[in-house]
Amino acid sequence: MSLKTRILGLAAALIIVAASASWLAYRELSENIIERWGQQVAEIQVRYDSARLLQSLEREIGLARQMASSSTLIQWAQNPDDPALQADAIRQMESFRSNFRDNSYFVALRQNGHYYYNNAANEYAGNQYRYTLDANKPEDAWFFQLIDEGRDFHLNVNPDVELGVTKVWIDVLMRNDQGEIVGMVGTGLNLDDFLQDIVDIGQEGITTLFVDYNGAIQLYRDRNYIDFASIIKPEGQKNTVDLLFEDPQDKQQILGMLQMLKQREGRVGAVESGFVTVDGRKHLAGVAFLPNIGWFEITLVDLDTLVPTSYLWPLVAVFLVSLLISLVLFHLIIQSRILRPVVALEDAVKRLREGNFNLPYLPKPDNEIGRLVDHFETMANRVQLNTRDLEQKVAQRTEELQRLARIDALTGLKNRRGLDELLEAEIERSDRSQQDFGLIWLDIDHFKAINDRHGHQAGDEILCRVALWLRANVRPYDQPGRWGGDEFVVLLSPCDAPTLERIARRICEGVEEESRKTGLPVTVSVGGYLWKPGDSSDTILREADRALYQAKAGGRNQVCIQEDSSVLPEA
Ligand SMILES: Nc1nc2c(ncn2[C@@H]2O[C@H](COP(=O)(O)OP(=O)(O)OP(=O)(O)O)[C@@H](O)[C@H]2O)c(=O)[nH]1
Repeated sequence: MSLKTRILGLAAALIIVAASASWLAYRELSENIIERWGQQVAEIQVRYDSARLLQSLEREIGLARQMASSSTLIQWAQNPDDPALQADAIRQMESFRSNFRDNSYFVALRQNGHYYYNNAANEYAGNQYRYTLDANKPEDAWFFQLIDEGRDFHLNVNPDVELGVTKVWIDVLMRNDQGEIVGMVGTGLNLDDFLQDIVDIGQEGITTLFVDYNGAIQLYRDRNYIDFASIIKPEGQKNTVDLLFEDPQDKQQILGMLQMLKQREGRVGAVESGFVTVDGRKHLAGVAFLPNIGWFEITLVDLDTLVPTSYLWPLVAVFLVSLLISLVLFHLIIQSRILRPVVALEDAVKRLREGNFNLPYLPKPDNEIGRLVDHFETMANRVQLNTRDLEQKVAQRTEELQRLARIDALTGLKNRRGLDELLEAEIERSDRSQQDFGLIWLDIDHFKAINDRHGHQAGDEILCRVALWLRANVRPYDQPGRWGGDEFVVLLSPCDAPTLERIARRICEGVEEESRKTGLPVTVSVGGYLWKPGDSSDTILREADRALYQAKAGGRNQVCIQEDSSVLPEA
């Protein structure tokens, strides 16, 4: 896997890990904030809803209490058959009717069970007595139940079958001076209006409901859940608030909150809150106890409606776009600051390793890699210079060695190898130009005897002198060389037969003449041959050697020119 893939993979993995951690932290934080905020909202909402309910009820309750404490009514309740008292009482009741918001009232007398009622339309004027309550009738049980319980005040949501109305009834016990219950008075508020004003107020995401002291639902937007006339229902048959929740834990929690608030009944404004699930959606439930009416107010706040998760989408989008931009930027920075220079450097190192000093352009970022590239270029230049220097020296040495390999160390003339190469080149050139050349082969006479007599050193000196004389007696462009031992060869180019003979003789005579001056006279025998088209180097050398043999055989110190290769017999 390439470095680029690894770095990008690692970066992506790190960014994803960091992003996931941030996302989780963000979610945790935002959920905490929303929960805390929701809790506050729920508590404020509970107080607000409670205040609204109490505001609309308190006046009615006050009036009902006032009515219950009316001495006229109490007196009449104790003497229900007294027509004068009844007339006063009816007048009194009617005056209260005009004050109640619903413009209705009821009065029920304990002694005879008579139930009096009149409504806003004054429908029962002069006929306020409606019916007699019967302890055996289930629909009248509320009255007897309340008297049995002896609670001075009670709110009751109940359909009155006889009157054909469903109301939120405010029931207040009437007591005489001895504290005995003599009857019950109150008024009713139209349930539909009440629900519309107090419960179903159209606040999106907020559900308000009221439950009684036992948790039975009293006011709720869905009438099917309302526990009508719950006072007369035995425990277990009531529509209690836990019906709204599916999760047993939620049921427990709500009932627990009611219990908690009951225990803290004295504390005004106490609110309990917690999370519950309603219709599959998470809600925050706020619960408050309303001591004035003995009910609980429950507010359910749907957090998803108040703070929809769609609010978070722009944030998620920003987050994802930032993530993408970060990755692209990271990639570009790593690419330009590290990867591209490293890849170029690797390519340059490869070229250098292969001996190619033609380096590509190397980007140099302003960092460690840039400095590394700089050092590399300096090193590459140095290596290039050193290599060139070395190559130059090697070339020079090689040339020198090649030259030396073709030079005879003793005489400084071309050696046999040099002569061979010259001869081959000359044959080629002559073949092209058809210009003749000649070859002279000479050998010092009785050289062995000289060596033997004067020593090898003296022999060497003679060899050197012969070489000098040879050089002196040929033309500047002729090529003399030492074939080996005491034998020398001279290549004469261009040449013709007379020139060949003339120079051969000049050499022969020159050596004799010059050597005589040294006090150690030597002579040479000389053979010559003029090249003819088609002759190979072997032919030329053989013919010249034959001529030399002839010269030796002829008595030495003489010149013999081989005219025709085919004429002379083999030596
Ligand atoms: N001093 C010296 N002697 C050499 C060198 N190379 C060969 N010789 C000697 O040269 C002699 C050559 O002898 P030959 O050419 O065989 O015979 P020669 O005595 O010259 O007699 P001819 O050629 O028949 O006249 C030998 O004794 C070699 O040892 C050298 O480099 N230095």
